[in-house]
Amino acid sequence: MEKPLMIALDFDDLETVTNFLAAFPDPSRLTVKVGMELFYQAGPAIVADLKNRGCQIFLDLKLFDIPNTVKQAMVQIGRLGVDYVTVHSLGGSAMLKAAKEGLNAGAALAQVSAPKLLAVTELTSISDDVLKNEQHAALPMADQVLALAQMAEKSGCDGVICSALELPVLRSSDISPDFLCVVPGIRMAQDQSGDQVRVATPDKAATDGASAIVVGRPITKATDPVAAWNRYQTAWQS
Ligand SMILES: O=c1ccn([C@@H]2O[C@H](COP(=O)(O)O)[C@@H](O)[C@H]2O)c(=O)[nH]1
Repeated sequence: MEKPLMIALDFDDLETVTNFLAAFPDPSRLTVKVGMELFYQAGPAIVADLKNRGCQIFLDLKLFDIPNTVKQAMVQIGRLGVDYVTVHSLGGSAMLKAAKEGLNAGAALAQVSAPKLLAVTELTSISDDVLKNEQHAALPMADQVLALAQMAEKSGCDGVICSALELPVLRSSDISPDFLCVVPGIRMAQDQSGDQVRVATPDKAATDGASAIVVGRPITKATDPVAAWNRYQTAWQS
C-alpha cells in the first residue's frame, strides 16, 4: 500500500475546499489534513463532507491541555470516524494516555475505528536557536525529538509528527519500526519554505523512513494544484 501524501487543506471554508478538490480526478485517492483554520470555521460538517468523498482524513487540532480536558475532547473527536488526530507531546505522558483513552471511548460509542494518535514533538517551524533560547530545552533538537517520541510511544501513541531531519535518529533508535513518523515541513527545491524551518524534500523524507508526508501551500497555493500534487507524489513514491 502507498504511504500517504497528506494534503493540508488550510482553507477557511467548505466552498474553497470543494473548488480545490473538484480539480482532482479521484478525491477518494487523497489523504487530506483538516487543521484549525478549516475546522474552527466549518466544524464536524467538514469531516462528514470529506468522508462522503472517500478521502482519508487527518484531523490536526494539536490538543494541549490538562489530561481530563484532553480526554473529554478526544471522546468527541473519536466519534467522528477520522483516521489520524494530533496532540502535543509537551503536554506530558498523563495527557497522552488520557488522549488515547478518550479516543478509544469515543470511537466505541460511535462504533467506528479509533483514529491513530500522533504526538507533535517539536513543530517544524522551531529552529535550534528557539529550542535553546526560548523553550530553554536542555537537549539538542534531534535528542529532544527522540525523547518526546520515546515518551509518546510508551504512552500509547501510534506515532509522532517530526521533521525529516530527525528521522535518522528516530529510525536508528529503540522505537518500533511500526511507529508512525509523519513529516510536515516538506519542500521541493523550487518552492518557498515560508515559516517552516526544519525542511526536507519528499524523496529525502522517503529515504530516511517517513511513514507519511504533509504538504500544504506548495500544492494548495500552486497555479496548478493537481500538477503540484503529482510532482510531490512522484518524488515521495520514487
Ligand atoms: O510540526 C508541524 C506540525 C504540523 N504542521 C502542519 O502541516 C502543514 C504544513 O503546511 P505547509 O503549507 O506545507 O507548510 C500545516 O497545516 C501545519 O499546521 C507543520 O507544518 N509542522
